Amino acid sequence: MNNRSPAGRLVIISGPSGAGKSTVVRRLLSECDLPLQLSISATTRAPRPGEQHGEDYFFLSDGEFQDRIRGGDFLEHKEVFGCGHWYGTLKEQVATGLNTGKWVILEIDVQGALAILDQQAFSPISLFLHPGTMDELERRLRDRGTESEEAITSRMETAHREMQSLHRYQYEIINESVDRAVSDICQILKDQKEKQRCSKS
Ligand SMILES: Nc1nc2c(ncn2[C@@H]2O[C@H](COP(=O)(O)OP(=O)(O)O)[C@@H](O)[C@H]2O)c(=O)[nH]1
Ligand SMILES: Nc1ncnc2c1ncn2[C@@H]1O[C@H](COP(=O)(O)OP(=O)(O)O)[C@@H](O)[C@H]1O
Repeated sequence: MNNRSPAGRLVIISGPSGAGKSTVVRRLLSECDLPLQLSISATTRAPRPGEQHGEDYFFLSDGEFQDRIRGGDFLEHKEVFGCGHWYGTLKEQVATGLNTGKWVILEIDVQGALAILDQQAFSPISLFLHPGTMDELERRLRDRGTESEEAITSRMETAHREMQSLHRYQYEIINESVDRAVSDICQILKDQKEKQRCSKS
């Protein structure tokens, strides 16, 4: 896989669970006037109601996921929240996007993002999204209604650790208003595009 295609860029949008990553990324894809493409991750967790294979995730069995690890198919993969669920970024998703000039968005957890930043490849644009305060994070996780009490406690513990890695990212986005977060991210990406164009000419 090329580390960087002539036009495509890798964009990492990360942050604690409940920060609003999915909400903001969904809006960004439909509203930001750039050739964005979401990288669909693989996971062993069960689909939630309404989630589609190949659209939200590639839902794999444990065996299929382990086969793909052995096949070297992941750019990064992690067991998230110690609950036995695996998540991973597929190399082919990233390669296909970058090779066709897309700005490939990885919406991934902090562990996965740091694993990619540590590889020092792809010159990614990295953004850390959070809601401003830990109280607000907990409120959002609770209001979303997808987590058990135990899972909320575990995600909040993880979130406290994840906040310590904020300095590893290029941009901090405080997701107080979704509109504002989407327009700030879109502007950052457009500015980066302009820089890329200037550095080539
Ligand atoms: N490392 C890594 N994390 C991922 C990947 N895909 C999703 N995640 C993260 O895994 C966590 C759990 O995702 P999910 O089960 O969809 O729950 P939710 O995002 O909290 O609603 C989130 O923090 C996701 O951002 C991936 O490919 N790699
Ligand atoms: N700016 C915001 N203000 C209030 N609630 C938000 C905001 N952004 C997202 N949410 C809500 O917070 C919850 C968590 O958002 P979600 O996008 O699922 O987070 P993540 O993908 O980071 O886990 C969802 O119920 C979502 O509707």
